[in-house]
Amino acid sequence: MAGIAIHPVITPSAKTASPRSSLLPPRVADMKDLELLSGSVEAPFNSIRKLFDHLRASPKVADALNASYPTRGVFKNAALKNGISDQKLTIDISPYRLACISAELQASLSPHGFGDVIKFFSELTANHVDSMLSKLGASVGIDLLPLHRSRNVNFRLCDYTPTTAAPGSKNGCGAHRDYGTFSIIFQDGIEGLEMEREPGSWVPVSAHSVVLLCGWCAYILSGGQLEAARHRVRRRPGVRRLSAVLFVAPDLDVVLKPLNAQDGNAARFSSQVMDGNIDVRWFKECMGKRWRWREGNAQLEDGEDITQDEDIERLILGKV
Ligand SMILES: O=C(O)CCC(=O)C(=O)O
Ligand SMILES: [Fe+2]
Repeated sequence: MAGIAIHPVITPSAKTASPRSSLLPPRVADMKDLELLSGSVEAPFNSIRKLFDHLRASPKVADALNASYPTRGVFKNAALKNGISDQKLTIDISPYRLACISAELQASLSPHGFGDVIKFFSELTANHVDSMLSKLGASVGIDLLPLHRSRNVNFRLCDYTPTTAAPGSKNGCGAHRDYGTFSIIFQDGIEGLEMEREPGSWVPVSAHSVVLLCGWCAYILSGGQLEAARHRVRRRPGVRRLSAVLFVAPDLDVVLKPLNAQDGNAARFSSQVMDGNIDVRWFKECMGKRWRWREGNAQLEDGEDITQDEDIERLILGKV
């Protein structure tokens, strides 16, 4: 593995941060000194490719897998029919979802890559999450560990296969910020991941790096010191790209409020946040609706409205 790119996680100083009119300060400093993973962690991309190929070739198995977790499904392939949504397939697993999949189905999937995938994410979670949380927290003077006791993690595999409903589309994954504390993105060496350095300016990320980026929960808990990085994935027609992402979020009952409210950084947040009205459970649900819509995995119900990026910013930051 070629090294870990720690992508914009820290604002230089919350006091020099720009005012609310531009959501996040454009200047960021990479945390080069933060050793988060040993160089030996590699995602099992051969197994990941095998698993996607197996599920596409065996619709009955894919149906059985999705029936294990009917609320949202596990293997999401809306992009095979929907050319407007993100043009990718995903497999979304969490410890809870895994427990819903019968031992029999797990055993039958195991030789098709599933076994290696679960081993990889389980070991990554068990061996690295706590130390990353403690280093990330220490870098901005907060203790994140007590807020992450229940292992609210998700494992996601992405297949940016060229054979979707819109093979020429460059939209692999639309611009977004992750909702949780941090995400670690493993890539298979094919480029496509981009970070927004300042509004509208996208910078490609090295295809050989493992990327750590923070999400909204880290932004709020750190009083704005840990930046929620906006990112997206662009496709190259005809080129397949695979990625594996571990999402780490606080426990569902954690109230999303700056941990060090007295240091003045809190001034940028809305009264909703400062009054303690937003917890992780609610925020995850609210963000989840938007992803499923972008990813083509959910239709809107009558009268339902999808909150835009700006609305999330307003909710967290107050009036813009
Ligand atoms: O595939 C990638 O490199 C990133 C995917 C991503 O950002 C996500 O699923 O939230
Ligand atoms: Fe993301």
